[in-house]
Amino acid sequence: MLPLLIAPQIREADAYTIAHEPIASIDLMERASKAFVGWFINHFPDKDQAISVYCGTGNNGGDGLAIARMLDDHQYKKINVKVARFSDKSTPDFNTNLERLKKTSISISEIHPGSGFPIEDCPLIIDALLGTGLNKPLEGDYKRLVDHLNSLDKTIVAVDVPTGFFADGEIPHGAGILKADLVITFQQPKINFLLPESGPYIKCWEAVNIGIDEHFVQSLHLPYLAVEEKDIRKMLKPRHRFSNKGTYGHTLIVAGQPETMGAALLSASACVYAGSGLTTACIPQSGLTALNAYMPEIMAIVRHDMQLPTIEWAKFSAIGIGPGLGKDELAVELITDVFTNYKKPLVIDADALNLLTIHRELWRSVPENSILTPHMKEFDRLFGDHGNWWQRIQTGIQKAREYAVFILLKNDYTIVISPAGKVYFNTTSNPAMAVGGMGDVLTGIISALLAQHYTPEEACILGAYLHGKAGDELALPNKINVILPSQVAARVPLTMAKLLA
Ligand SMILES: NC(=O)C1=CN([C@@H]2O[C@H](COP(=O)(O)OP(=O)(O)OC[C@H]3O[C@@H](n4cnc5c(N)ncnc54)[C@H](O)[C@@H]3O)[C@@H](O)[C@H]2O)[C@@H](O)CC1
Ligand SMILES: [K+]
Repeated sequence: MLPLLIAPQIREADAYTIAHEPIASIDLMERASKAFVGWFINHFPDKDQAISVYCGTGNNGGDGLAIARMLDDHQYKKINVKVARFSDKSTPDFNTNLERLKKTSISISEIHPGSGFPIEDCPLIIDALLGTGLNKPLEGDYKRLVDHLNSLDKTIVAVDVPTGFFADGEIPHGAGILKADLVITFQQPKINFLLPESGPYIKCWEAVNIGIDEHFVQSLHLPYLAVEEKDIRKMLKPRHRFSNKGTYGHTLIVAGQPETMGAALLSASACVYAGSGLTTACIPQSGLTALNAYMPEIMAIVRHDMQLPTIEWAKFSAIGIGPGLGKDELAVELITDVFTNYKKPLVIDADALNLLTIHRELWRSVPENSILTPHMKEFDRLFGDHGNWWQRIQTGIQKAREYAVFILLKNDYTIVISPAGKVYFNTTSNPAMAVGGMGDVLTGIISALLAQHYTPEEACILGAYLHGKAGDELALPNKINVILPSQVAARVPLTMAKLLA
């Protein structure tokens, strides 16, 4: 897992690396700038392109100065540097890099407080005004400059973070923030890059390694982690010779109403594709023909009108409940029945989450380590309205602990929060997957993983990753705009096979 540090921890890890590698701070800045330039050259190979580098007077600005010098070394000949002298203070590494830059032929100009802004005729701007040292929303000269640059409609490449963008914590509404086309960020994506509020400010980002001490970072035991492919490869268990369907568990999916049978079909079929040895769907009687026609591998427990079905609880190694279940009286009775009789962790989704919102007393009987899979609106219905995603994550940490459950909060980067307070960011999935029914498939996959004896934590992490990865494999190679949940479900075996190879 890639630990995601918050800004003060980034400073701590930089300082540790400087002291223990050891490496002089100016040389770490040189290494970071070199990593930036490596990526930049790949994206913008045209050396005749005119580029303006805007620098503050802190270390982000120092990076900007070093980057300008390195681009000059790489024969980019139309570079100019504009230093925003909005403060009397400057860092030693900024000063050293300014002296180094003065030895080149690059033109350097200064912008002073209250002065107008120079004419900008370069189509490409490198933003090295402020980085992770940001400690308050922009105001005054910085805000005016950022507003001005945003109004120019240029291509903007930000160093580490766009100026004015908080790397973590709440992003204030209406703050002046530079809108970057690309952010080349050091060592790790900043947590706020993974939250929807970054959308207007960051079109895309790339993290470049600058050799921060990994052992030190791991030793911090940080709560925020990004899931990487290597973690999934380690977690996935191959099937063994002499195993049989019983080895891989029996999953029950409690789902569907006559009008929402699709949710039950998608969820139960995803469960089969994700490797559950046996799958049974508890569905309304009117859906039986559809179920048999859609996928004969799924067995059924039929719900007759307003009667609770008889369920042999001990038969099932995992239960997923909620997709298309409705909120009527029978649904309430069913969920109560499941919560009361089944003591193992459940996967609780969709209408089951809505029922938990309406009937708060149900919370008392949610089995420990169950997995709740809300999207943003379901989350807010369960736990109250939130003005932003950072707050939502903090509430998630608190509620996961309070109720001893895993909360899988759906997002572009789906967030899994454990009762122990770990926050895992999933790194797969794409906008082509924004289609109704996609969540039902995820529920089926996670339930199947529970049935196959993955721990609830593993089932969440693996389930989110596999679901997103299958979607990526379907959509990304041909830039397909829309893919269907049923396609994602059917793709899961191939996605798993590749990860096991
Ligand atoms: N510390 C290190 O060893 C490294 C730092 N690096 C660079 O250094 C950056 C962080 O540098 P700094 O900590 O010097 O900080 P910045 O360069 O981000 O900001 C400079 C100073 O601006 C002031 N400031 C903060 N918010 C402001 C606001 N709203 N309006 C006006 N002034 C404000 C603060 O005093 C801050 O220290 C990173 O983003 C990265 O680009 C890299 O060179 C890698 C190594
Ligand atoms: K910046």
